[in-house]
Amino acid sequence: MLSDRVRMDAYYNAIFENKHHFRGKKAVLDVGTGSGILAIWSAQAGARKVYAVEATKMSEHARELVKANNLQDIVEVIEGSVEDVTLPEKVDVIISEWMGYFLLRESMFDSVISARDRWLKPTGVMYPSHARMWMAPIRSGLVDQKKNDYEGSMNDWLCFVNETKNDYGVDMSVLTKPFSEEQRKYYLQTSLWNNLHPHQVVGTAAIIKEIDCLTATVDDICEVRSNFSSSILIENTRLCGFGGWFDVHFRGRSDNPAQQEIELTTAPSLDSSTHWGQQVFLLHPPFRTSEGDDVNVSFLMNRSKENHRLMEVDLGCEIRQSSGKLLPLFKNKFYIE
Ligand SMILES: C[S@@+](CC[C@H](N)C(=O)[O-])C[C@H]1O[C@@H](n2cnc3c(N)ncnc32)[C@H](O)[C@@H]1O
Repeated sequence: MLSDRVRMDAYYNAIFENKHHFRGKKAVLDVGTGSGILAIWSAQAGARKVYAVEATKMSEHARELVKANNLQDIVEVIEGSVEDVTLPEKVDVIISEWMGYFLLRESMFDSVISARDRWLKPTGVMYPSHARMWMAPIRSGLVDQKKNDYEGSMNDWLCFVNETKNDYGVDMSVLTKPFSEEQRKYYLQTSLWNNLHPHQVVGTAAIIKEIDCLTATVDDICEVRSNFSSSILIENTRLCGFGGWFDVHFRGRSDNPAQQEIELTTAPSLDSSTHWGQQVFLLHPPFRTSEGDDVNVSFLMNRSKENHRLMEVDLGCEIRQSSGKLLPLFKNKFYIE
């Protein structure tokens, strides 16, 4: 993550181009300080005091790094979960790099909300201040690869069932259905991390969620529900699925805005890709589409009941061709693991 230049530049610029949020007598809380980099920058930007909270032993490296940069009088590294720590004062700024894949997978935003509700002054500022999730139709050779992988796995299974029957006298075929369901889930229904080329995006992108980090509650982020429409922009192409990504913004707050608004985007890009990449949901089989077709999508993402850091998605999609003809509705369940 420290070598993700897009991420690093965004936080660096957000802090140093908005020193008025840090300078003077300001206190800052860095939630999940890791190496301590955001706490160090906050101190260098002029904060009076920075509380750098880290749940893991990484705190020891952060403490060393703070000392090596001669900021130990300003940055106090505290080892512990932010939910459990007690600070001696409320803070003017909460800074955190909390974003997970597709924003919310394995994200630590719940912890940031808890810290905000306990420790941010009523006039305080969140870094970042806003987040958005995006989706767009894509084309991708992965759709063929995953189908081949699934079929290969089923062929291997059927050979195994034959051999076990002929060589060992046991009929395993009763397990074909559950095996197939498990393989379908793994190869065809699990969303994928991918670094999409911008040319793979074949239709207009839509915002499916907007989060104000100053006011969002855990309930607000538990569910992402969106019905959106996208226009296909490319003549005679395949709609192979959807790509999802996010951006965050550093805008300060309305009564204390940023002097320089900064955006960190994880959208498909030729030269500014990030370690977050994009989350890809593949359609089996893909659809033929053309410029002027409209894709209507219903998207519902919830936390998995087994593990709240993972997500489950219900995705429905229908295509209205430019001629007015409606192609059959596609519905699928996806797992973001
Ligand atoms: C994505 S890393 C960011 C590290 C650093 N802020 C940076 O930008 O390079 C998130 C860090 O938050 C820590 N963390 C996660 N949940 C936490 C919690 N509830 N309280 C404190 N730290 C937490 C993790 O151990 C990890 O080091």
